[in-house]
Amino acid sequence: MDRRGQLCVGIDPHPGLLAEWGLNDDAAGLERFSLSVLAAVGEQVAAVKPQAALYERHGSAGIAVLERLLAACSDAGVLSIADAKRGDIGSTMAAYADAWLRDGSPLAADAVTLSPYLGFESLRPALDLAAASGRGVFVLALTSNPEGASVQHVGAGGAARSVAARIVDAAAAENAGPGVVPGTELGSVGLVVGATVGTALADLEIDLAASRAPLLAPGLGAQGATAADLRATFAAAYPNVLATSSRGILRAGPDPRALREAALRTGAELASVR
Ligand SMILES: O=c1ccn([C@@H]2O[C@H](COP(=O)(O)O)[C@@H](O)[C@H]2O)c(=O)[nH]1
Repeated sequence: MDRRGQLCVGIDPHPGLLAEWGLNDDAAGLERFSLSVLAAVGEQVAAVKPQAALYERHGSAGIAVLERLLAACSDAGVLSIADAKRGDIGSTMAAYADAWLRDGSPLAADAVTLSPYLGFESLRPALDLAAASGRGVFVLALTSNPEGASVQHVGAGGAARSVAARIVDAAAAENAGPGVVPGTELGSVGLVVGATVGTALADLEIDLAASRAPLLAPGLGAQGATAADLRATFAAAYPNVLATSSRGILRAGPDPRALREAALRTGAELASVR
C-alpha cells in the first residue's frame, strides 16, 4: 500500500460481466477474464481479490482456473487475497489453512478472508499458519451488506460489547506486541469492514486504529460507497484501509486501457482524501 496505494481490485467473473466482455460463461471465459484483469491492473494496485464463489460455480475446472490465477499473481509479484470466507471447527479449519495459506499449496494466496461465526478462536490454525508463512488473514467484522448488522451489532450498548467489537478486540490482541509484522505498524490479522457501514464504528465504540489490523473495505463503487465515505467512516484508521472494488472497475473492461484508467482514477480518488 505504501508503494502502490490503497486500491484492491476484486476479480469477480459474474456471468453478466463475462457476457458484457463477449466471453462464454465457462472455464475458458473465466480464465481469459481473470488473466486480462491481472494483466491490465496488476502493476497499478496494491492487491487483487478473486472471489472464490465465482470460480467454484464452474466446479473443478473453475477451481483449476483460480489456481492458475493465484500462481500468475505470484509470478507477477501482485499480492492476492482469496475471498473465500472460510470458517469451521479447528480440525477442519486446519485443512482450510493448509489449502489457502501453505507454501506450495495449489490454492496458496497471500491472504484469505475468514468467517468468525464459529468463534474467533476456531480460526487459530489459519492465524498461526498465516503468521508462520508470512501471509495474512482478513476476518469478517462489519460486513458491507445491510443484513450484517442483524448479527454483528448484537450486544451494542451492553457491558459485553457488540459481536463486531469483540472480533475487533480479538484481532487487536493477535496484532499486539510480537504480532506486529517487522518493518510495519500492522499485524497479520486483518479485518473486513465495509466501506458502507456509515456511523457503525462510532455507534459500536470500535477503535480500528488501535487494532493494528490491515482493513479490507469492500463496498466501494457498485455498492455505493465513495472515497469520501471511506475517509469519513474510517477516520484515523484510514491509512490502514485497503479499499476493494470489483464491478465498479470490471465494468470498464474488456479494453485493458479502460480497465487501467478506471483503477488509476479510483486509486487517485482514494489518495486525494487521505
Ligand atoms: O463485507 C463484505 C465482504 C466481502 N465482499 C465481497 O467483495 C466483493 C464486492 O464486489 P463489488 O462488485 O465491488 O460490490 C464481492 O466479491 C463480495 O463478495 C463484500 O462485498 N462485502
